[in-house]
Amino acid sequence: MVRVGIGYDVHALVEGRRLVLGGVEIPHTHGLEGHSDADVLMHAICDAVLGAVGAGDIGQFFPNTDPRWKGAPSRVFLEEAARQVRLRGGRILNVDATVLAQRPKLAPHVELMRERIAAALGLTSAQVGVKATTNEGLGFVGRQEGIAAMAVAAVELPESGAGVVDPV
Ligand SMILES: Nc1ccn([C@@H]2O[C@H](COP(=O)(O)O)[C@@H](O)[C@H]2O)c(=O)n1
Ligand SMILES: C[C@@]1(CO)OP(=O)(O)OP(=O)(O)OC[C@H]1O
Repeated sequence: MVRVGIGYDVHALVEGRRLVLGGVEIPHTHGLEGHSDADVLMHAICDAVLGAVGAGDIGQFFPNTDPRWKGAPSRVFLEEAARQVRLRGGRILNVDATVLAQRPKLAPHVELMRERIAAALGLTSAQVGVKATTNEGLGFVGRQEGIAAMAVAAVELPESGAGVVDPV
């Protein structure tokens, strides 16, 4: 059977932090605040993948109180989400995401983001969609107070696969 999941995340834009999106460091005046590298795009995709197999969300696997994840590259979270799919005998069919950012221009970085996300999930770039949109100046995204990302994932699972508990 095919299962789908949805993910959404937001991080605040602040001075003195790196801007990392889809595993790509992007030159900008501000970066994203967070416990890890705050890669809001990878976090949204992580939740979409976990959601597709009924495995909860990123914070249940990687609490933001755990020093092991302080400054961690979010690739690690995606790798674990993909592992949770495999544990259930499943495979990810595709993921698709949209980043809501007023600035900077993300289009020049999208292909590399797709490659990095694909590598973390064990997919090809063709299975990974990344788009960007401004918020037309509206709201917290428009005021450049933060960047948001939303994602969906489709997973093929055996009929008995959903809900298997991680034995590790
Ligand atoms: N941070 C962003 C936002 C948008 N883009 C690209 O610009 C196109 C037009 O954006 P609208 O918000 O006016 O729809 C969009 O389709 C993206 O290709 C971008 O590169 N970086
Ligand atoms: C990734 C984790 C863990 O380092 O922290 P953040 O980088 O703050 O990200 P968020 O999306 O707020 O929540 C998930 C966290 O548990």
